[in-house]
Amino acid sequence: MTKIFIDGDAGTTGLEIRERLAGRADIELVVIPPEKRKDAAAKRDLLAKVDIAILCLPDDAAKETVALCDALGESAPRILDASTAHRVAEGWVYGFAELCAGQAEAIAAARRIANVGCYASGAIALLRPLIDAGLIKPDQPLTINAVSGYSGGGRQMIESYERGEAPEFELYALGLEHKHVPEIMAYARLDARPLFAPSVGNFRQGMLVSIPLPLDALRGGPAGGDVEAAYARHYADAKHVRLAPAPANGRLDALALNGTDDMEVFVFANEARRHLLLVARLDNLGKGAAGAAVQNLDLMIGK
Ligand SMILES: NC(=O)C1=CN([C@@H]2O[C@H](COP(=O)(O)OP(=O)(O)OC[C@H]3O[C@@H](n4cnc5c(N)ncnc54)[C@H](OP(=O)(O)O)[C@@H]3O)[C@@H](O)[C@H]2O)C=CC1
Ligand SMILES: CC(=O)N[C@@H](CCC(=O)OP(=O)(O)O)C(=O)O
Repeated sequence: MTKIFIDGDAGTTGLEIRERLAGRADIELVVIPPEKRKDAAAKRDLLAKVDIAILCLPDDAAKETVALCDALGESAPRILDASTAHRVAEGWVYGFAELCAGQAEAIAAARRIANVGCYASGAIALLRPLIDAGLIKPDQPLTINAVSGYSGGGRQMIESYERGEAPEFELYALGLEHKHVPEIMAYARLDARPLFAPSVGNFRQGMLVSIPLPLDALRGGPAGGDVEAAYARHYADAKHVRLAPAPANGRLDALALNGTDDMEVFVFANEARRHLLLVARLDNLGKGAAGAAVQNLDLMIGK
């Protein structure tokens, strides 16, 4: 039986992971008394007793828990970090199993895994297959538009929406320095920094990440079908990411995958205009967080 400690299990992502693991006979969830959940000494004792620690914490707190593990040496648990703290850090494996051939095996063997980010998983899922297929040049100027449900902002944002104090819809991070860009660049393999424009709406969960592109900006001036073929190849064996047919009504509901751990990739092409729109749809708390974490955990324990 694998012993697991979820550090931050009272938070949005932690709770979602806890719910997914409840009732699993192969896992023993080790819990810290609520009044000690921020007590470093209590945490260190517990970390020494578990096989895997899943961190569902703000970045600074995640770094503190990793430092506690570092101090434990040989008795340190393996770590799956859901925060943004180690996504591009040396010595960490990126927890997006569908990234490329061999990634699932790398996750299975790693001691330290940085779980994907919600926006980043959508953007990387759209870009990496086209970069690998040679259709997008690494220095292609790109814009990534995205909308998230308010649970993406964690407890404080959830409370402000649920008290009715937040706007129905807003653009944010308009300083254009969003924390998700480094991991998108690193794992999509971009040389040019993409312009990332996130937004949040008055719905709890659900996410669309979209990338508009002139077809003629792609290498070889392909047709929409060539782009679809690249995704079909890349995701042929993926359990949780699939190429989905473009809906006939030309609309996409951001909430349609809520409650699932899946992601859908769509290609909308207007050949006459030579315009292309790539869209990823996911539940930010599912494939964007807790679903991906459980997928990574299962790889780690060989399930
Ligand atoms: N929400 C989402 O869609 C996604 C979130 N993530 C990442 O997951 C991480 C957690 O986010 P999220 O669940 O949304 O955030 P929440 O704010 O909902 O939860 C964070 C939890 O951590 C607790 N906490 C803070 N400091 C400590 C500490 N030192 N020791 C123990 N617990 C502590 C908080 O308690 P308190 O509130 O009392 O301070 C809270 O319960 C973040 O790094 C985020 O980037 C990743 C993917 C998607
Ligand atoms: C709506 C909203 O505020 N979203 C958060 C997502 C943060 C997050 O949890 O990011 P990861 O999924 O990469 O960990 C933000 O943009 O900062």
